Amino acid sequence: MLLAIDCGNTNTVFSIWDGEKFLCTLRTSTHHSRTADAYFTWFSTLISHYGITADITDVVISSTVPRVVWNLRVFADRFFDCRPLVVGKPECMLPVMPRVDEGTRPGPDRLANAAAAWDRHGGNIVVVDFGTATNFDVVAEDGAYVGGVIAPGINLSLEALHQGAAALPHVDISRPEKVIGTDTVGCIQSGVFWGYSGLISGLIEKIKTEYGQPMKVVATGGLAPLFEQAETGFDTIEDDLTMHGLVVIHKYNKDAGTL
Ligand SMILES: Nc1ncnc2c1ncn2[C@@H]1O[C@H](COP(=O)(O)OP(=O)(O)OP(=O)(O)O)[C@@H](O)[C@H]1O
Ligand SMILES: CC(C)(CO)[C@@H](O)C(=O)NCCC(=O)O
Ligand SMILES: [K+]
Repeated sequence: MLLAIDCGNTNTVFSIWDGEKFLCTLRTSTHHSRTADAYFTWFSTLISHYGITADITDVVISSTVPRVVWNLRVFADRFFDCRPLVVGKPECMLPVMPRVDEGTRPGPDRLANAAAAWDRHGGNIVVVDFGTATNFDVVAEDGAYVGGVIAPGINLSLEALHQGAAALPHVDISRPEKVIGTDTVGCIQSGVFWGYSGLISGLIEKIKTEYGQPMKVVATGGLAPLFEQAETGFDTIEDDLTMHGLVVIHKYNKDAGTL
């Protein structure tokens, strides 16, 4: 079985792929100092809680935080006796090579999103991924990742407002009915929710115009469902997109015989 690990700047997600479906999805916060033993204690406790018996033979990792990879490698080696495939490393092949400026290293989560979007929908796609950053990943007709947009994430924006302005409290994201807030919390919620709603639909429209061909829009990430599809222009919301991309990339390398 394959263990897919998607390590973001805020959270790290583990999913077990049995060849047909994900058996479980486990989430922890990202810390580069977490040891291989700590990962295993957490992982084995949770899978036994869910009654899963998983014979892990392969591990694939996407990490937007380079420092965590070392402990995850030790984790894979020590407990599953395997060398993980790390997306973005030269030895990890991609179904289609990205086309970006020389020297650019696209985030591995964006490469996974592109591989997943191409596998599920073919090319001419924009992925909107709501994580620490809100990123837009453009996938060309042939499946190549060709760039996109990186905007500050929603929770990051809320936190920055609270950190930077003495009178502004920490507020959780929610969808206010009205745009004109009548208390401080309502004003902040409106700024972030309706501000993002405009940012998303505006950027999708601009990307489509610049791209010049019809495109499908796939949204992913924890906060995607907060936005009405009609308001933003999402065609679908797929919460397992990045994980699916990791499975696709792993299969591609396995089939090529390099693993
Ligand atoms: N209504 C909500 N309000 C606040 N947070 C939410 C809400 N719904 C989901 N979340 C949070 O969204 C997060 C899931 O988002 P996702 O995994 O896509 O990105 P992330 O973990 O925040 O970022 P990254 O992948 O960059 O580490 C979870 O931490 C979850 O608690
Ligand atoms: C944009 C983030 C932070 C989103 O997780 C990640 O994909 C990343 O660190 N990217 C590197 C730069 C780039 O993608 O061009
Ligand atoms: K993510």
